[in-house]
Amino acid sequence: MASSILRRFIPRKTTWMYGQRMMSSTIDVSVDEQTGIALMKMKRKPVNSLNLEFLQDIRNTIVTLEQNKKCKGLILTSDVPKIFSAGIDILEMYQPNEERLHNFWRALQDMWLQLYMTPLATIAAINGHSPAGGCLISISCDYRIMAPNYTIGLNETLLGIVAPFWFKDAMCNTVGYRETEIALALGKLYSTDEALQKGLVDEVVTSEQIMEAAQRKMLEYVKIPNMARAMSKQLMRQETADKLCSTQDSDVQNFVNFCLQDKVQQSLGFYLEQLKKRKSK
Ligand SMILES: CCCCCCCC/C=C\C/C=C/C(=O)SCCNC(=O)CCNC(=O)[C@H](O)C(C)(C)COP(=O)(O)OP(=O)(O)OC[C@H]1O[C@@H](n2cnc3c(N)ncnc32)[C@H](O)[C@@H]1OP(=O)(O)O
Repeated sequence: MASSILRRFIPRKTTWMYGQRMMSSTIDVSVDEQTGIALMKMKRKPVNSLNLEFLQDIRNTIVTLEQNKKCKGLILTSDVPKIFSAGIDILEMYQPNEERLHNFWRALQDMWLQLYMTPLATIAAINGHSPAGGCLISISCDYRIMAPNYTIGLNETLLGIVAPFWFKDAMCNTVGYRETEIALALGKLYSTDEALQKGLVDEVVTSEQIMEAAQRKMLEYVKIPNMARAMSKQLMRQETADKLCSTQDSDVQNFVNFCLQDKVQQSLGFYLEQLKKRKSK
């Protein structure tokens, strides 16, 4: 189902499969072949920030699961306490090597296209904070369940950067134009309750109940005839994905040019300093 464009790049082979278990240093995956449900736990300590290799691992895992005829649904969650994903690894953008910066952005695009358009049913079990790139992963799933007392949102402007158009499109498709406009301008991080109220997440349950709730909802999804469910997702999402597919190269170049600006580097350096200071308080 994912268009051939999405399969142009062969992902790195860093995920190992042992029967129904797949492992890499940053991801733990198990597949229940009875139910057809896979569980992917992100475990890149300390905060599941998305660097080049982690992005390739996530995409690689989705591709492998898509090829498993018994797998119909994927639950994404975190193995790191209190953090779903801290978003992009800021160190990929700060004082970067230019070639790696290109590859990094391409890997982010490819991971997103794979996740957003996968024919697998996807549920994000958001068991921790989920800013920026973490929010992107969440809103790219078909359904979101979040635990209380965490935050989620596209907070890029707080870092002195701007959410790419495809982050914006995915957000607009979830909460609507006006809410996205406000959220992006203010770099808004929603509390779990606000996120539920705005439709950024679909359900709130306690951390203890989140996996059970995700399994329950996933059983609803995988009961639907597979092709019909996957095609209805494609119907809703293809236009948004095509917008990036047709401009991937220029999007990489725009990102690299943007990142290399002195002003952007200063903002990122300042933000990293604040993160460290906050920790020492
Ligand atoms: C013409 C137009 C062109 C378009 C150009 C588009 C450009 C757009 C580019 C990019 C889009 C960006 C997307 C992103 O995802 S940016 C990342 C946003 N993420 C954040 O702001 C989160 C920051 N982190 C936090 O708020 C917190 O760390 C936390 C709430 C996630 C967890 O808090 P806590 O448990 O208290 O942990 P610490 O803060 O102590 O963190 C531990 C450790 O990890 C480091 N760290 C945290 N987040 C990141 C990160 N995203 N990247 C790298 N490192 C991170 C933190 O600094 C600590 O490090 P240590 O002191 O060395 O231990």
